[in-house]
Amino acid sequence: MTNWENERECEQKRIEVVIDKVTKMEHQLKQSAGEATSDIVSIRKRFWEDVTVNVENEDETIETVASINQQTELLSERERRQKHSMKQIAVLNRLRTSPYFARIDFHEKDMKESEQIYIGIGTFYDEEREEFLIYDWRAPISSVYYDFSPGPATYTAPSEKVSGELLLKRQFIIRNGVLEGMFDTGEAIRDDLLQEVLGKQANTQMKSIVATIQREQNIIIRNEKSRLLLVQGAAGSGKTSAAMQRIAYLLYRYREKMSAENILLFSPNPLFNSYVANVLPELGEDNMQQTTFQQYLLAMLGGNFEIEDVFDQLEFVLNNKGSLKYTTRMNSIQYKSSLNYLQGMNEYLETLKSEGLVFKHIKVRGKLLVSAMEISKYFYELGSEKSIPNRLQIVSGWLLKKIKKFEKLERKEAWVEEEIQYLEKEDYLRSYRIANKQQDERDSFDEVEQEQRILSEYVVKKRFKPLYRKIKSLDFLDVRSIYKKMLETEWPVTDWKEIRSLTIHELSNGRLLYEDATPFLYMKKQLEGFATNSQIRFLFIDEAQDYSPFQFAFLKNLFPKSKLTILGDFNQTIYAHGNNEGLDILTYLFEKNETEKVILNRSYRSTKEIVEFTKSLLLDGSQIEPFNRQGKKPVLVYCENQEHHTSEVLKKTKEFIESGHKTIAIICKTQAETNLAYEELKGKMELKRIGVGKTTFTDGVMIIPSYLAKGIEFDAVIIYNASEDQYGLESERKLLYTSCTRAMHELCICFTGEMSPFIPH
Ligand SMILES: Nc1ncnc2c1ncn2[C@@H]1O[C@H](COP(=O)(O)OP(=O)(O)OP(=O)(O)O)[C@@H](O)[C@H]1O
Repeated sequence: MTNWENERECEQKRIEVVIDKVTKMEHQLKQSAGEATSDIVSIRKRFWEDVTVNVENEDETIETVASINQQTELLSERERRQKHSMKQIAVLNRLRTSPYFARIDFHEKDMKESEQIYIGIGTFYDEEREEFLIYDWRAPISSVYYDFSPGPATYTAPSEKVSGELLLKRQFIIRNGVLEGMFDTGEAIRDDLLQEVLGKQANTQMKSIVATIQREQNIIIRNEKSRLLLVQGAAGSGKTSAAMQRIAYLLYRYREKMSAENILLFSPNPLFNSYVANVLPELGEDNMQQTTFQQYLLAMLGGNFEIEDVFDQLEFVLNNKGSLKYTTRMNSIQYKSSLNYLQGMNEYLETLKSEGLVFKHIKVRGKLLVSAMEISKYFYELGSEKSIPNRLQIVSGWLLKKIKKFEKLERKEAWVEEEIQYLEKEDYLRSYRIANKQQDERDSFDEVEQEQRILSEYVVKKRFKPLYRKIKSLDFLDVRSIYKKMLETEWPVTDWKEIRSLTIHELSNGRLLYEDATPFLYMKKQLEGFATNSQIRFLFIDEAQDYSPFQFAFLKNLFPKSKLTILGDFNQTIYAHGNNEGLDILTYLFEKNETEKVILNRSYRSTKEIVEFTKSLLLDGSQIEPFNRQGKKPVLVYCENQEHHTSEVLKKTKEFIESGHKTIAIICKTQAETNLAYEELKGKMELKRIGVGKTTFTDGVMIIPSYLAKGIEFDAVIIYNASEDQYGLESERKLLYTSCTRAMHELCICFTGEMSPFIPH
């Protein structure tokens, strides 16, 4: 037996020992989790039996409350323990089939012996031998595996920097307890393992990459210092992957102080939300909070406005090029996304301190209670040394008091009498009960009069209730009119008159264009006071090139205490409001010494041939470096006419299915094109159409608009009609690039007429 075979055998034996111990531990935990479950069930059942309820006097009541608290505490402690055990069981379950993926032998300086560290997705401690049989990949010492080749190495333990020598770096492929591959490596991460991982089929769910994290990705994952961590990375360079592992790392690193609720990810679309939903649970962690910017806008403004969807805005831009409307709209989008607009708004907001705020009349049943003029007068008399939000709060208090008086007077009005006649039975009964109760508390009582009084109070209160709510939420401020008024001033942008009338027209019909939604919300929050979010400690923004500078400034205001991780690729800027100048524009958000920027140039998703092709679509893609995984060259298919195009798309799809690809995407430019193409193809093959409302992926052949394929990948991609007509404008270059870079193993580009000028011949 050679030395290597010997080593391999020893490693296989160790795997078996570890698996055996893991299995035992899992068994024990399951047993105690089972006991805990029955404990919880019985505590719930007995809850009220074990509580002594007595509210006869103050002392007894205090005792009752204490006894309820004690039971609740007991129950939640058991539930916490139970949840923790279930998580541990899930991790052990995974360790049982593949306990670890790497081993490092590290000789710490001034220590007699070196240590063998086996690294897996979770920690496993052997109580008997009092040693760690598996180290979590996020443990400080595990970073040596990602950061160093054999030779001198260091890592940062919580309190100190540890140096020493890395003597061995070994990687394993273990499946179902069997050692299928083992490599000792001199390089950062040996390519064999990465080759094997990347050569696999695409999945409808993103997977974790902990076994093959690259050094530059590890910098992103373990960064703790920066307030702003900026990641500019090529398509497929692992930005989203690094973000997900970073979240898992932070949850581990700050496990005593923070949970998944303190992390928020802004993602590009709801499909993407489900695409990444498994990564953290696979690593034994809960998912972070997740939203899209659109969902956020809807939650904030959706009650009062119909907000244009960002995808509808894009559809408009892509389907109307060349028209007059298009030019106006583009100017509108670009200006309202800029920091110049933000600055202009800030200047306007400043003037509102002394005049110009618009208020609404306060009315009930068409009767004017307080006029807008009166409110305005009261507001401005409070003096400009107080901030606008503070003054609005004072006005709110003043109005509430005033309304209370009106409410009392209103009880005598005729409409109240009338409304009482139409009251529901329950309302009558309710007032009767109240009347009875009040009678007990008084000496004399005129039943009819009393009941009438209570009913009229009830009717008026009900009528006034929404008004109180509105006043408390400062709804007497007419932000819509203020925004319109602001637009009536002159702004230094081409087509301002047209932009203004378009925006005002939309606003008057209760609609907000997407480019106005953030500025509008910004104005509203500046006036009413920014309720900042302190729950979120780490904010992640993926596909950051899709956010405008204005939106970033807004988010910074919203999460002033959070650390930001912003990941993007300016070569994939597909929205008209997007950030074409790269992410550097964001550095104005924080001080220089609080910011770190990482550039990822290596692209892992696609084969070398596909990356070589896609980088040539760009004006300057020279920085992008493919990972060395060989595959077929992308294919260009010229089609004489639409009919021919359809038959080629069908033919190619069939070929892809026959070569064993599981996820195949036919990517169209727009939803409109997707719909047309779907109608053409649907009877001829099994095909799923993906649209904006869709929230999950499935295997098989999909037809999808380019912008919904963002952030996601497929085994094989067919670009639907990459003609000059479709992808001829400079702004469409990046759209084509984004679509082509979704392919992992094969790419086919069909077109009719002239081919897009961005595709090299
Ligand atoms: N270190 C790694 N080990 C294994 N696979 C990796 C690694 N880094 C990236 N990948 C794989 O490369 C593919 C692309 O990764 P990811 O989606 O994170 O890239 P991205 O930069 O967000 O891409 P895009 O901007 O194009 O959406 C995924 O399949 C991911 O699993």
